[in-house]
Amino acid sequence: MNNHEQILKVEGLNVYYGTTHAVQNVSFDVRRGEIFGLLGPNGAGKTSTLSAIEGLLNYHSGSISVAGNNNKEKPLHAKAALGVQLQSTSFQPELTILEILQLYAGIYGLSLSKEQLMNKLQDIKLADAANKKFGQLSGGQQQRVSLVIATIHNPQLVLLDEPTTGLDPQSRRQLWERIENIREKGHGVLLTTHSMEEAQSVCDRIGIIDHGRVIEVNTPEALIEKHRDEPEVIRVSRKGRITLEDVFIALTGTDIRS
Ligand SMILES: Nc1ncnc2c1ncn2[C@@H]1O[C@H](COP(=O)(O)OP(=O)(O)OP(=O)(O)O)[C@@H](O)[C@H]1O
Repeated sequence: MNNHEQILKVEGLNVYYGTTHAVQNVSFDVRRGEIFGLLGPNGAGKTSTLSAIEGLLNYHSGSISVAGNNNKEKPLHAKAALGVQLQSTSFQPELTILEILQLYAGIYGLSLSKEQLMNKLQDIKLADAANKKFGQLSGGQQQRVSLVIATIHNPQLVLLDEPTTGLDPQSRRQLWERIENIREKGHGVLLTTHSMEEAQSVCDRIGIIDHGRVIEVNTPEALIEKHRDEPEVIRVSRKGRITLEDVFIALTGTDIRS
């Protein structure tokens, strides 16, 4: 397998909402077998970028290709290669988790037997809860179900928008392992997060986006190494230790975004 094969290529992407230029000439790629983190303050343009990749948003210019399929020219091929982790609120709380899995398997045109679906629930340690209603699950359990659904059709690229927000440390670690398992299978993962700890722990490369523009793309280690001696990084650092968060704050500023 060629590890540098691009599973996602975003080139010169521009998104406008009326006169707001939300995504400005954004370019980056995600490679097979890689977890790529898109980091940025509130309003930086992360969700808009993800929506454009998903084909939910009609971008103004630029190009996006998923597994070699331009998502405007071959939208169905691009979508088939893509798995998206939906927010828990997207699921019917009255359906059992087995019913939800059956529903999504059907939507993707997969003929999975009940036994195969139960195996998937077994993988996320929820086989015993197969007949529980989705709305009765804890936040961490719901996140696990939505991750299984995002990968049920074996997509080449998985998009995760803030996958671990609100989870306790145990659930977060478990989810990190599941995300790493997706990478080990040779898929690409694009995630957004506000947790620098998460970016540093699970992402192979990260892209920092601010005011709609990508300002740096690199490995977390290389970003820290590159900026660690800069006065602003040292100024914002705490307890004499330089972290990815210090570099992020120094690059994107200390102002709170509206
Ligand atoms: N539907 C919309 N209509 C108008 N403006 C929008 C819309 N969606 C986003 N924006 C604006 O586009 C910019 C980028 O927003 P976006 O949601 O992509 O940022 P984000 O990086 O995902 O932020 P957050 O971390 O807060 O989720 C912001 O200025 C936002 O106010």
